[in-house]
Amino acid sequence: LVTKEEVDRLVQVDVPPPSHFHRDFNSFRYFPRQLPDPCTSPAILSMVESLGMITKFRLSRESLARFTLMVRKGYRDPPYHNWLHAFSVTHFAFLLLQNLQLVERGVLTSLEALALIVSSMCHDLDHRGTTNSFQVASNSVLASLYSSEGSVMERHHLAQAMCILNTDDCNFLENLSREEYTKFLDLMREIILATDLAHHLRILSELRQVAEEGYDSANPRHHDLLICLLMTAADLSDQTKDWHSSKHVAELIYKEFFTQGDLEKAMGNMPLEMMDREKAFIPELQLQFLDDVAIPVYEIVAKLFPEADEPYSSIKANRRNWSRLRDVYKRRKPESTSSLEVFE
Ligand SMILES: Cc1nc2ccc(C(=O)N[C@]34C[C@H]5C[C@H](C[C@H](C5)C3)C4)cc2n2c(-c3ccccc3Cl)nnc12
Ligand SMILES: [Mg+2]
Repeated sequence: LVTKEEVDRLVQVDVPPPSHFHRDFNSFRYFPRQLPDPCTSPAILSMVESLGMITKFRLSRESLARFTLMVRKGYRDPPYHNWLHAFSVTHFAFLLLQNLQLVERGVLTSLEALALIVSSMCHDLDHRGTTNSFQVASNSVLASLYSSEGSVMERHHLAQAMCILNTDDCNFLENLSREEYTKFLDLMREIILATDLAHHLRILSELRQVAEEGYDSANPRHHDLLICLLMTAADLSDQTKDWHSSKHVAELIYKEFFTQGDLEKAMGNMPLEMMDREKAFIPELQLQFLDDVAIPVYEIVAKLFPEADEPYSSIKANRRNWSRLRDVYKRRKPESTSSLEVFE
């Protein structure tokens, strides 16, 4: 659990401004995974402070510090779905709110902004590095709990977040009114469940429609759709950074996928090609993921908010690099050793 010393260390020192951590910290170019691990918890407090949320919602710094430490301890250490992923997702959500001035312009309410930040921190809590379909195939405890509703892992992440919020001295939201707190919980549920990419694909056509007709901040459905879109944009944001950083993160993801594929084979099941280290041709799989899932996300965000053109340009540049890599490696040469050689 979290000791008193750890909390004191976090709340005693004055929280520096975000630019203290790096001069580019507030820029879409900044790669948050480069921040040393001990700085990630103070950086969370700095971002929340910088967004004016401490004052606006009269958040208790001490319980926010304890909550932050409990959340980071709530992550396991698989190659990709660990605390550093949650931190980098939270950082991108911060960039969107800060650089697009979403609350200041009345696009989102401050409560929706708070829910986006807190959900980003919690959205993959206690992830085991395996997918929803693997929970069902392996008959896991989580599948027995949630498979009838779908989004098995996401429901577990939400349950873990609720559990931490209800831990004494961790409920930093105690000064919210009853209706604000109820609305916050509804928002957190919606946002965390929206991180299931299958859900994103279900609302993609509606998202395109909003981008087409223009965002109407008086329309509650537009608010819901936008916070889901921004959460997915934050979740995939590693792919909007410089080529070497994005490629390195893709390597972590495939290490996780291939471990699952090995487990599935050991169980006598056939893994998806993208999880099978014998069959996967990563450049091709990445081009598919970028074209079908990731690039449309940043295209729609940039259409709604021209100030977000940079991540859109950057992910298109990364697509060009994957295409170059595919041509260099053409279909896996028989003599090639492993799928991961593209990362050499
Ligand atoms: C770089 C990169 N590549 C990725 C390649 C593939 C997939 C992926 O889940 N594909 C799909 C493919 C179809 C339709 C749906 C549901 C399932 C069947 C599985 C999605 C994710 C990828 N991903 C994520 C990511 C985002 C959210 C949750 C988990 C992860 Cl790993 N974050 N970054 C990346
Ligand atoms: Mg997830």
